[in-house]
Amino acid sequence: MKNVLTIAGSDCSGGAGIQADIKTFQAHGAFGMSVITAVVAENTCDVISIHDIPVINISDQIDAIFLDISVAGVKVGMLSGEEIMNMVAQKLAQYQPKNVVIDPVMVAKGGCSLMDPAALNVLQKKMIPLAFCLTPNIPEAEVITGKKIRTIEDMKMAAKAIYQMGAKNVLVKGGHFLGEPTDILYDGTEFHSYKGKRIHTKNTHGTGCTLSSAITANLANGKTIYEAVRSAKEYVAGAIQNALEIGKGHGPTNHFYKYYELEEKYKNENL
Ligand SMILES: Nc1ncnc2c1ncn2[C@@H]1O[C@H](COP(=O)(O)OP(=O)(O)O)[C@@H](O)[C@H]1O
Ligand SMILES: Cc1ncc(COP(=O)(O)OP(=O)(O)O)c(N)n1
Repeated sequence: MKNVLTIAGSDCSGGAGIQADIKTFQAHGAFGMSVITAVVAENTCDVISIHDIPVINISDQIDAIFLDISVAGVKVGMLSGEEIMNMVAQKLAQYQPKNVVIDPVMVAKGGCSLMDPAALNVLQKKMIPLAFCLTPNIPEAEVITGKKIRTIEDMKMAAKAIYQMGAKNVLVKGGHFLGEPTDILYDGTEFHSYKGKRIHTKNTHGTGCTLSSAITANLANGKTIYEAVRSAKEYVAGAIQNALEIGKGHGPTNHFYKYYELEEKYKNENL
């Protein structure tokens, strides 16, 4: 079993953030570990408040993991400001883990900002070059590139521009477009398009966190980036299809359907 780490914020309502990441790791047969960067009081409707964890403690959490345990993949989610981002970049450069997947989380579904806009420069200059895979949604790709995205061609141009900032692979997610959600991967040579069928539901809280964690676990489990993204997209579709009617707003993605499959697999393989 591979050990996989998430460095991200806590969503007390369990749909996004650390909680979605750990559920996703577990459903992929990986051992999940977490470094918590912020405690977000949020639910399916709204973000009420954000408490950043002191930088020294985040740094200690990262050391605690890397000084003791081998790490096969790291997913990075919410980093709310410059100081935290600088320190996380410095620690990743120090420990050089493989399979770093960065979800440049900026805004929660209800519209609340989860990243200080002043941190954009650090994201572009220090975090993006550390990413084996960067997974912006369309609004995030627009902020990073400073260009509007209206078409698949625009998504490709954005992926290429972000690749040039230093990420090894860039996946621009198409969930925010109307119509079928197509995600575009650029690997520095070719574009790969991942088409999906739109599932008509309001219960999509945590889709981005789930996708980036599934890609991380898949890479840690030895899949190529192309196979990791293809399988993660299928996983998210299943998690949306089985989404839970919890809360009054955007209900969370559901990971249980995969646990049952995993249980069967382990039983059949006598693990
Ligand atoms: N309604 C939907 N039906 C099927 N797939 C979706 C739907 N909404 C989003 N996705 C997929 O979920 C993943 C996350 O997408 P997106 O919503 O763009 O990111 P974020 O959650 O970061 O805003 C992508 O693979 C996207 O294609
Ligand atoms: C603590 C925390 N981290 C990230 C997010 C955003 O997650 P995402 O998967 O993009 O889901 P939505 O918020 O868009 O539903 C979050 N809300 N909280």
